[in-house]
This record gives sequence, structure tokens and C-alpha cells, in this order.
Amino acid sequence: MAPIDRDPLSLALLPASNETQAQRQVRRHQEKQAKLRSDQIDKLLKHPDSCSTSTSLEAGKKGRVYKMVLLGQAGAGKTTVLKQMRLLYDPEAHERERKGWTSIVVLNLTASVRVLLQTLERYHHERAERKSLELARLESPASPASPHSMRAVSPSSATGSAVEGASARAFSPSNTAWERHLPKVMQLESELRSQLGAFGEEAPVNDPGSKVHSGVPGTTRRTKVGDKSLLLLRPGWQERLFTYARRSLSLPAAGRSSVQERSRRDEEADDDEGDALVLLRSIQADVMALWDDDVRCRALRKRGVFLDAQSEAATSYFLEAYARIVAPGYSPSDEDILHSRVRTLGVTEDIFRIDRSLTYRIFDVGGSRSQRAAWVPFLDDVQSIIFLAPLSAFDQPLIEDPSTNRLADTFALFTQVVTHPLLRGASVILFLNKIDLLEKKLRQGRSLCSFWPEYQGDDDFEAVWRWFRAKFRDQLRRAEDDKGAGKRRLYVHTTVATSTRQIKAILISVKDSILRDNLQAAGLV
Ligand SMILES: Nc1nc2c(ncn2[C@@H]2O[C@H](COP(=O)(O)OP(=O)(O)OP(=O)(O)O)[C@@H](O)[C@H]2O)c(=O)[nH]1
Ligand SMILES: [Mg+2]
Repeated sequence: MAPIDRDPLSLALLPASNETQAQRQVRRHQEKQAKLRSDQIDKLLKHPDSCSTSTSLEAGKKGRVYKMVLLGQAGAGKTTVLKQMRLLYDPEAHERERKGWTSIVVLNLTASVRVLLQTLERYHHERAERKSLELARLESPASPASPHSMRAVSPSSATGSAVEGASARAFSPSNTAWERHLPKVMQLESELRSQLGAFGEEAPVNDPGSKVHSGVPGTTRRTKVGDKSLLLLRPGWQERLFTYARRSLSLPAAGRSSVQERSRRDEEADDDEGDALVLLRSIQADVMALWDDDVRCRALRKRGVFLDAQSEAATSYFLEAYARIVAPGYSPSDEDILHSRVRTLGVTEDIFRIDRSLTYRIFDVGGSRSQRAAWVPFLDDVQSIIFLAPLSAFDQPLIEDPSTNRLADTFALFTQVVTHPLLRGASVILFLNKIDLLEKKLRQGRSLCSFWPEYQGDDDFEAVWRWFRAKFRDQLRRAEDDKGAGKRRLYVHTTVATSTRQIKAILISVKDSILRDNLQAAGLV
């Protein structure tokens, strides 16, 4: 076995053992395409005059090309950082793509409405089930209650207290907006994904095994909901959505001019958004009444239930923006684009001209475990790793493996990355990301030591992120000692990847650290 096959990242990057033949075929095809594209880009960078192409590629003509890779688990914020780079280093392309984001924003809003309705439905069922168990116990104290006895018990026949009575009235069928609207919203979400080329093999929206609408509270519900909320777009989605097709080297459809093709796509996209907006506007008042006024919803919001999840839409953000998004003439703002969740599939590549002497060539990867198999071919000659650790995930399970804590997975991945033979020479820039959400969670009373018992301090925001920073430093030092590797400097930043102002300042500092490393490598400092 070659040394590279024994190292932990190579093993971790192997495809899932239960991968089906169809999945394998899709994965191999995508990997081949991505590698082909990357090789073409290599060729273009070496011989820029051999091809006339987009302005971004022209960037490769001059100066030094610096290869970087964004790594981290799914939902860590990698693509959000890439969007910020686009805003900063290629604002014209960003502007050309703005209209194309409308479909994605509408999908994110739809997913957010679905998350809200499903959460309230689940809350309702769990509460009703608890109540029925209690009643069964009261009626026959000697016999254990059946979980399904709730069906025979009307909520209004409950204990008779004023609170229970009010709650029962609130749950009467005429008030359950989720029962009326959830099926339509789920259907719309499924259609939007499909139209966007996002109908993921890995995350079917209408999972036939789901019990969401059965009316029977099921223990599988929680993970199914998480799985189904992935926004998965296949390679080429930018081309379908955006009139400007980033660095794509593919040709327009045969027999049509690119202008005709573009306007046909624009018309199709407008029709799809039109239908979606009709539905979203028709349920807006009901959904906003739940979000703003419903006492149960307010209690769940206070507990941080809608704050963040690995692959959910940024529920709070999109529900707050509901009226603006469905208004006529809507155009996505930068913030809307930054908050829109688009799961990366495979590896994407971008080139940014930073200044006359420096060009970044950046790889963004899909971070879920099954996606990590595609990373290895892109790791050679990487000069900097930007590793994203979503600190707000300290209390969340990993979707791919609910028995693993998300941050524990991040720490394991970090060790595998920094010790990987292909990445030994790369400098390591660590973004402790999502600290805005970390701060909110701690303020809402989430305790770090309930999830990380080794933490002995207070749930003070600053103390917590400093503790995590020290832990990463320690992990790097130990990993390098174990491998007998030389010491590397670790650049650490606390980040909110959605904040343009903050990331702009950090990207300037990243550039400085890159230049410093270069001077050091050349023996000049
Ligand atoms: N509030 C907040 N949201 C963030 C932050 N960073 C990223 N997000 C949101 O988190 C979600 C996931 O971010 P992505 O950038 O898509 O994550 P990723 O690492 O590219 O995930 P994969 O492509 O699945 O590997 C998006 O909705 C982002 O808007 C942050 O610092 N604060
Ligand atoms: Mg991504």
C-alpha cells in the first residue's frame, strides 16, 4: 500500500461503503469532469494565449498564482466565504449573477417555511402524545399507557385547567396552519429543487418512508427532516441560473445561439418563480401570524430552535425577509445571497485576481462525509488551507452520523487535514466561524459543558471561543509531534462568514499572512 493510502484523511476520504452503483457512477462522472476542468485550467494558466476566454481566466496571465483550498464539514461556511471573495475580488461577476440568485432565495424561503410548519407540527404531536400518556396514567394508574391512546382522547377532554383548555382550542383543526399548508409547501420545495437541477439523489424531498404526514409521531422524524432539507445542486447549476457562467468551459446547447439559450432559460426561471410566489403570497399572512404572534412559536424561537442547523435554510433570516422577497420587483440583496444555502456537490474552482502580482486559485469542496472522497485529486500543490470550524455546532449531532457531535467531527477532520502528506507544506488558516450564532446560543442558556464535559469554565462567549482556539492549537501541535513534522504557524480568525465588513478585513489579513509566508519561504525574513 502506498503511504498515502494508509493516512487517516485518505481513509476518511474513501466513498461511503454503502454507495450504490448509480451513486458511484454519478460520483465518478462528476470527479472526472471536475478534474478535466481543473486540468484545462492548469493548461490555460500555463499557456494563457492558447485560449480566449472570460476575464477571470485572463487573471492567470500575470503574476503569481497561489493555490488555496476551503475545507471543513458540511454547513461550515466554506461557500459563504467564497461568495465574499467574489463580492470583493470580482464584483462585476457578482452583479451579473444577482438576478440568478432569485430562484435560490425563493427556494430557501420555501424551505424555511417548511421548517417552521414541520417544527410546529412535531411540537404539537409530541405535546399531544405526552398529554395522552398522562391521561392514560390518571385513568388506569396500574397499567402502562399505550403511546397511541392519544387517538381516542380528545385534547379538550384533558385536565380542564384554563391553560390546557386554551391550548386545546389552539390545536383545533381550524387553527393548524401546518396541516393546511405543509403539503403544498413541501410539494413546492420539491418542484423548485427539481427545476433547479437540485433534486438530489442523496436527499429526496418526498421520502416515501417519511411519517411527517401520517399523524403518528415517529422517532425517525427528526433525522428525516434534517436529511430532506439539503439544497443540493448538481454541477452546472450556475449556468442554468446565471446568465454569466463563472469559469465554465462548456458550450451552449447545440443549434441555439447562446443569447437565445439564455433568454429561454430566463423566461423559464421567471415562470417557475411566478408560480412559487403565487403560493408563497397566498399563505404569507398565516405563516407570519405563526412566526410573529403564536405563543408556542415564540417560546421555540426563544429556545433558539430556528437559529441554525447543519443543512437547514437559515430559517430566521428568510422568515424575517418574507414580505420583501415575495414583493413585486424583488431583487436579491447581497445579504440574501450570503444567507442562501446551496450545498456544494463535488469540487468547484474559482480564480481571483487580487492585484497585479497575485492571483488566487481557490477550490471549494462539498463537506459532508460522502463528499470528502472527491477532495484528494485537488490537494496537490496547495499552498494554503482555509479550514472552517463552525463553533455554533457544539450542541448538534452530525447529520451523516447522529452519534457524533458536529464539532468533534470537525476536530477529527482538522487533524486529518493538517497531517495529510499532500498538505504538509501548506499554511493553515483557521476560521472559527458562526460565532454570531455561538454567542446567541450561549445567551439563550445553552451550556457548553453539557456537550463538552471537559470544559470547566463559564458559558461566557469570549471564554468559550478562546477555549476552542487553544484546543485547535493544541491539536495541531500534537498532530505534528506525532508525525515528526516541522512546526507550522496557525493563523486563527473568529469569523461571521455572512458579514461582508468583517470578512473583507480578514481577507486582507489573510493576504498579508500569505505574503509573509512567501517571504519566509524565500528566506527573506
Ligand atoms: N449566521 C451565520 N450563518 C452562516 C455563517 N457562515 C455560514 N452561514 C450560513 O450557513 C449556511 C451554510 O453555509 P455554506 O457556506 O453553504 O456551508 P459549506 O461549508 O459550503 O457547506 P457544504 O457545501 O455542504 O460543504 C448558509 O446558509 C450560510 O449563510 C456565519 O458565520 N453566521
Ligand atoms: Mg459549500
